[in-house]
Amino acid sequence: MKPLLHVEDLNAFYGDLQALFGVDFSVGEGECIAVIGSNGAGKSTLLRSVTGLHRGRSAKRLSLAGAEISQRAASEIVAMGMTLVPEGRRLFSSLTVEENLTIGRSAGRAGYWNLSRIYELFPTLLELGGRPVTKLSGGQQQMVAMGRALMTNPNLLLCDEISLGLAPVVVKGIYDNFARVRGQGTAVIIVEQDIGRALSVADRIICLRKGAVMLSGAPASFTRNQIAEAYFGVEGE
Ligand SMILES: Nc1ncnc2c1ncn2[C@@H]1O[C@H](COP(=O)(O)OP(=O)(O)OP(=O)(O)O)[C@@H](O)[C@H]1O
Repeated sequence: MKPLLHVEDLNAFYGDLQALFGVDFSVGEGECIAVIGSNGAGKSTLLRSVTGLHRGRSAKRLSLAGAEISQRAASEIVAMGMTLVPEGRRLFSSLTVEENLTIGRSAGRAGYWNLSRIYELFPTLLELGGRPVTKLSGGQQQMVAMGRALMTNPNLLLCDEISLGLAPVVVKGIYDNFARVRGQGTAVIIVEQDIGRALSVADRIICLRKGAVMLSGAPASFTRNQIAEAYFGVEGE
């Protein structure tokens, strides 16, 4: 079966600085991949590169559902079924909750997710629809960011550190919702600082260090030491 996302020999640059080195990986339909790695390892650059937001990159192959996307604009890639929930949420601060959510519709993709299903997924947002997003808590804003991405009805949803700075109970709530998102057949790539959480939700993990893939495979196929060594470059305890 063809992978949904296929990435071959991806290199990314910020001017003279190379941030990704020959990254290869693929994501199958409905799969959940966790990308782990320390600060500066290249996780955000990887997500931004495949979604067309970071243009300083080259790849031998970058394809979504069999179609080459390396020359496509970020908005076209969303319309083709791959959407990023960016680090720091990046909501439209002058707009209300509902207006932010509705923006996801502009991708023009039909599917399971619509406003009422987003409110069903995040009931807290229902009463807040008319509020400016700036008046929401961090956790509520994260729900809006996820909701906006889901409104594009992606086949592949990418989430960049969605738990950063949120209370554990809020993070748990957001992760519980992944089950329902995945239940619609959506594949997911998460970047997660909490390695334990990453290992518990992912079918496969990819560990980056200094912009290169150090380890990739099913979480159960690695020992803690192997993961620690890939992550930090030294053996764990
Ligand atoms: N806008 C930028 N300009 C120049 N260098 C950048 C820029 N963004 C990232 N970098 C560099 O690229 C490398 C990878 O950064 P990236 O943000 O992708 O890592 P990360 O694994 O997502 O880290 P974090 O966990 O801190 O978000 C780092 O060396 C970083 O300093």
